[in-house]
Amino acid sequence: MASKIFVRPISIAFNAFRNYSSSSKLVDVSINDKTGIATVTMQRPPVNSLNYELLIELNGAFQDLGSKKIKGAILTSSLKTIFSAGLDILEMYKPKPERANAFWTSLQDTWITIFNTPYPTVAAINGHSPAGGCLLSLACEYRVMVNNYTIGLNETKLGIVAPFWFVASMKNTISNRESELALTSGRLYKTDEAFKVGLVDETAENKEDALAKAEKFFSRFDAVNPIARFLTKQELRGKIVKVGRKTFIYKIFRKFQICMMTRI
Ligand SMILES: CCCCC/C=C/C(=O)SCCNC(=O)CCNC(=O)[C@H](O)C(C)(C)COP(=O)(O)OP(=O)(O)OC[C@H]1O[C@@H](n2cnc3c(N)ncnc32)[C@H](O)[C@@H]1OP(=O)(O)O
Repeated sequence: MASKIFVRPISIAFNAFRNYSSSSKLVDVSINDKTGIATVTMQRPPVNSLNYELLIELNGAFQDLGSKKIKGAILTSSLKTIFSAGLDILEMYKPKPERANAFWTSLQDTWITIFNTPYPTVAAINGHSPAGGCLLSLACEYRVMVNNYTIGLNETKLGIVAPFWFVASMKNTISNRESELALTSGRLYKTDEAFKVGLVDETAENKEDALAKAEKFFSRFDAVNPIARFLTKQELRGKIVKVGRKTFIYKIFRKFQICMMTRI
């Protein structure tokens, strides 16, 4: 069991993970001292919608874990039926330019951090996971999803065009053909449907089952050199990150706003 201290420690230079736990308002991080597995839990009721503050905390949590010798990290939610409802709609409604700029940058940074971690990652999807929620899970290396929820990039249904790296994350996980069908129709998959197309790797009965399956994933790397593993991950994901970095999302958001204004 991980013990809890409710202070967020600054990065620890030596590689100790023993007894590490930190909880801020929106994200809880704990590391099991026996397994070396970290669990990052989003806790922003009612739906874990991704606002600037949650994204900053998430990004910080995954970055901090890079300085510890962990076996892997699980991303999950404290909420009973929601993993994440995606981007906080309020961040998109009449935003002040500085806030909007900071918000979109934090989204892009968080995606890059999670997509590119040196350690293995699993999303234990214990509830609905539309749009930005789905993106967060796609940034992880493996997805285990509890039955009877929904997941997908439903942006087109909302009149939004999913940016390049949303699309690239999907195509990194399922086929180009399935991505095209899913994204153009804004499809939300039920858990079993998502499993059939490979959008999730395993299904689970409940959150505990999902966490247990997530933990098991990490044992695949017991006999694998971690540096070789990370360099291989970079080889596979590096190009997407490079182009993702160049696509400054705030500019796309401005285009989206102009597009919506001209339609009215
Ligand atoms: C360049 C532009 C790129 C943009 C890419 C965009 C990506 C995105 O992520 S856009 C956001 C897309 N999200 C969605 O479409 C999800 C919308 N929400 C839902 O489908 C549902 O709320 C649910 C399945 C997540 C949960 O359903 P349920 O348990 O029935 O809860 P409620 O619908 O009653 O919601 C409770 C409460 O939460 C508010 N809320 C829901 N989603 C969001 C959100 N994304 N942002 C902010 N607030 C959200 C909802 O309005 C309710 O509020 P109250 O009425 O005040 O209780």
